[in-house]
Amino acid sequence: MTAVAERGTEAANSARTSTPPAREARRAAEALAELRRPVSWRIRLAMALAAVGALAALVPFAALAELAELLLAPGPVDRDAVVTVAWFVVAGIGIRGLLIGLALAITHFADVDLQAVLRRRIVRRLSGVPLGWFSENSSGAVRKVAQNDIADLHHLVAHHSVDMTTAVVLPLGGLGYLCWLDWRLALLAVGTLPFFAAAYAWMMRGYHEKMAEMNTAHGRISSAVVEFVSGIGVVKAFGRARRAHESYQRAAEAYGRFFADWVRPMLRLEAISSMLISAPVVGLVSALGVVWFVNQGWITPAEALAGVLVALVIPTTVTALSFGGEDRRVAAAAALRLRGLLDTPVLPVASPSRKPADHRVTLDDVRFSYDGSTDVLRGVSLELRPGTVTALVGPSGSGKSTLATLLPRFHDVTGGAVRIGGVDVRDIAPDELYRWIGFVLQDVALVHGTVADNIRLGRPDAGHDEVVAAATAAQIHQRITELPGGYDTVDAQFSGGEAQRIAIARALLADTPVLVLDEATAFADPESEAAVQDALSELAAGRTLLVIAHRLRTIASADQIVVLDCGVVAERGTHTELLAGHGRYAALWAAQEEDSNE
Ligand SMILES: Nc1ncnc2c1ncn2[C@@H]1O[C@H](COP(=O)(O)OP(=O)(O)OP(=O)(O)O)[C@@H](O)[C@H]1O
Repeated sequence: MTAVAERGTEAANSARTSTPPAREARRAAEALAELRRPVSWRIRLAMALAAVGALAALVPFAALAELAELLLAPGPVDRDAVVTVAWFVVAGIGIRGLLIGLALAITHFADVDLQAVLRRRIVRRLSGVPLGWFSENSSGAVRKVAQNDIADLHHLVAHHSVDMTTAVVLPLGGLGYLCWLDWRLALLAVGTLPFFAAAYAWMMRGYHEKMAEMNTAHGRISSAVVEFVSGIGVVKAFGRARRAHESYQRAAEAYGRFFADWVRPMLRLEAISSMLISAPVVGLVSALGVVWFVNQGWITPAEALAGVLVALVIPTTVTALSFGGEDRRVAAAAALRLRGLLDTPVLPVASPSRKPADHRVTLDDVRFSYDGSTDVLRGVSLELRPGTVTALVGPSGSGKSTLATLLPRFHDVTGGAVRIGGVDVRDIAPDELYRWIGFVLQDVALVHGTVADNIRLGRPDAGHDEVVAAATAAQIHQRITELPGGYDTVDAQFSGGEAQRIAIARALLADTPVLVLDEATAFADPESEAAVQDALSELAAGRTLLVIAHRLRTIASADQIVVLDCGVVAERGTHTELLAGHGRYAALWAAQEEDSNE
């Protein structure tokens, strides 16, 4: 594979998820500069040291030329001078090693500090974003930014500046030295570069268009793989595995053909261009040139040696410079994503925070839209009295979950207000708000740790007896005692219904006066549904409870049942009142009863 295409493949690999389009390149570079700012002075210091180190690396070349001068001089060899020159060689190598090592140590420490700063900034930012943001952004995507993208910056901060400084200063210093000896030597050292540059430019013709094609082809392969893997169960069950595999094969073959068509004509050119800056060719051209220069009487043989030695440095720096550009692009793309994460809008925090008078919840003409144009809730007004259970029912997509998440401020209303004890939830600081309101949502998240740790999330200072009492009330104690390590079992595997009872135990321990339960029985089998129901009745005592349930039987005894339809309250009342009304609730009830009798 040619170096250009290989770099292209690397770029394409990152491009599928990361490389910004050309118009975003400037924004990416700005993001990179901004993120690096906390350590920029240290990077500059390291670059200065690397520059001096690169110049020190030239001392041995000059010293070797001097040595040749001494050895080729007629008459006896001046031993003292030879020893002095040898010391210069050693000193040059030593100082270079020391300074470059020091520069790299500075950039590595800077990188460690920068990573810590960025991770702290991410944590600080994410702790202020609305909880709803986490439902819309997968933890995998956040982890990718927090880990991979910060790691992508590592190479740039820890290596790139030092490597690039050396790659620029070393040849420039060398050429300056050659100019000082004889300008023709400097010209000779870069003699093959114009041919290399021309061949490279020829190879790069249409590079961006080809890269776009390559990204598309990569994208096709990726979606064929994702399609195949994510739907493997269905695909196999319906005997379509061969067909699904064929679509991957077609995408892979098309990519292979495109790549071969692009790369094949470049291979010869690539071979020639890399030969032009390879050490043997550069050395040979320089050697032939300097012999001619010596014969012309323009330079001495010792100067000829210096010319060849410096010319040999050029190829390594050209390669380093061209790969350095790609490193910078990858880091800039990572910086752009990090910038995006750090710019995530945070929830406005009330200052000073107000305290609710009691745990009565009122929704006053609440409107909400996710996208700013379509209203999911269109003027919902409700009152949830302390010590009562309000059940929210309605067809799928009617806005039940959305409404429930407005109480704990997963999102802020776009119109109207949600109040607890007469205070708008937006006027209550998050810490205070979560002392008043708890929630058990559809997807119960269990964190890495013991069962007790998971329950204790509700109140970290709770004693073991309190954890057991909460688990018992949540109807999950028995199941926990059956685990090999009981409450100390790490990463226990629970069914959906069991996990919900763990979450209920957590909510019981947190002991918040207002509780929101979304689909609390969604995963439950009939047996665990009954257990979850018992746990719920435990929760209801003295609290303001808002429950969303699909199975109407589980909420038939609620104090108030609210039927939501297309974001508005269609009906409200007790089970008996609503049945008597023969409206939507009565129809839903009849349908569910019919289903359960079948
Ligand atoms: N994060 C989101 N971003 C954009 N739209 C959303 C989001 N979550 C829900 N919606 C949309 O809002 C509307 C109401 O959804 P919601 O989940 O609140 O309904 P639901 O009554 O709880 O439905 P279900 O009973 O199926 O859970 C739907 O049209 C849904 O597509």
